[in-house]
This record gives sequence, C-alpha cells and structure tokens, in this order.
Amino acid sequence: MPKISECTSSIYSALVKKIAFVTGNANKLREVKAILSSGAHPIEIDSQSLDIPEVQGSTQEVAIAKCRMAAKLLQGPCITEDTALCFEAMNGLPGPYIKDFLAKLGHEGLNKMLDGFSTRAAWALCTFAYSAGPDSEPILFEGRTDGTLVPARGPAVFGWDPCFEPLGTGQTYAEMDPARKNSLSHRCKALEKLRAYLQSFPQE
Ligand SMILES: O=c1nc[nH]c2c1ncn2[C@H]1C[C@H](O)[C@@H](COP(=O)(O)OP(=O)(O)OP(=O)(O)O)O1
Ligand SMILES: [Mg+2]
Repeated sequence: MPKISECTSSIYSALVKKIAFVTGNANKLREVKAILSSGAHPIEIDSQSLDIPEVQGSTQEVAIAKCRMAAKLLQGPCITEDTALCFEAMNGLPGPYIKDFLAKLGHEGLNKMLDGFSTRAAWALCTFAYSAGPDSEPILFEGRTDGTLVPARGPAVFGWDPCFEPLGTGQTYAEMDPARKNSLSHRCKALEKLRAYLQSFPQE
C-alpha cells in the first residue's frame, strides 16, 4: 500500500504539468510563474537561465530561432518568449529590437523618438514558442495589448513598464499592482493560448 503522501504526490504530478522556460530575464520569469501557477490547471516552470543569441527579423522569426537554439542546448522540450514594443508611427519598430533601444535611449529617449509624429500609439507583443525537442519545429503563441507610449510613471523595475499605458486603464504597467498587469498584459494573453495547447497533451 502506498503512503497517503505518495498518493498525493502522484496525483499532483498527474495534474500539474512541468515545462522548462529558457530566459535570462528574472522579471519575465516571475510573471510567467505567477500566471501559469494560477487557475484550475497549474503549470509548473522549471527555469533555465541561458542567454540565447537573438537573430534579426520579424517577431516570429526571432521567436522561432530563439526556441530552436534553446531546445538544442537543453536537448529536450522547452518554451521561450520574445517581447516586442511596437510604435504605430514607425510601422511597428522598434518591435523585437526594443531591448537595445531601451538600453541605449532609456524611457526619455523612447518618448523623444515619437516627438514630431502625429500618434504615440503603441502595442506590446509577446510571442511564446514551444519546442518538443531539438528535432521539432517550434510552435508560436502570440498576445497583444494596445496602448500609448507616455513619459515614465511608476517604479522602474521591469523594462519599459513605466512608459507603456494600456488603453482605457489610466495606469502604466509600472503603476499597476502585479495582479492587474497579469490580467491584461500581452504576456497573459499569449500564455492563455500556450496553456490551452499544453493542456491538450495526453497525460503521461
Ligand atoms: O512586460 C514587460 N514590461 C516591460 N518591459 C519588458 C516586458 N517584457 C519584456 N520587457 C523588456 C525586456 C527587454 O529589454 C525587452 C524584450 O527583449 P527580450 O529579448 O524579449 O527579453 P530578454 O532578452 O530580457 O529576455 P530573454 O532571455 O527571455 O530573451 O523588453
Ligand atoms: Mg532576449
């Protein structure tokens, strides 16, 4: 007869899925863990902090290349995520290159980029990629939140959070409490699709 604790742990592992998330970004990891661990079908994250080189191209090409490389390094299934911040006035740029723009220009510089344009509309785009292993083609899950690029408000904890105000909220991501951001963010919208996909796998 197995002990009750063994039964509980085997029921737990049958109910809770576990997946490796490869990212070098601790803030992303925190949000992904918070979003996936909630709800009726929690998914546990086994984080792998690897700095994967990123190619140039569309958000989809960048996401696919990143995930392929991660699956090769891990020699197993994994997810990766790429985040883009897109300005309407610039036909979607900086897009997947936002990391370099933010590092070189800061929040103020990002705002200055849009001076002289007629719109400060922007959207945050999150692309999760899932690979079943080094020989499998990654599958993508996208989430988009529309908003406005604004002068920085709120604590500067995570990237461009202080200068992105989602439409109709009156708050920047940085001013929101974490639960509010996680209920409407680009990341949570992409994760809902990824969660549905992972949930459709048969139980081992
Ligand atoms: O919700 C967010 N709120 C504010 N800023 C954010 C968010 N999500 C990503 N970011 C920043 C991080 C990086 O400056 C750039 C995306 O670049 P990106 O390559 O996807 O992220 P990363 O290199 O930091 O981590 P990873 O190892 O997963 O590629 O936008
Ligand atoms: Mg990156």
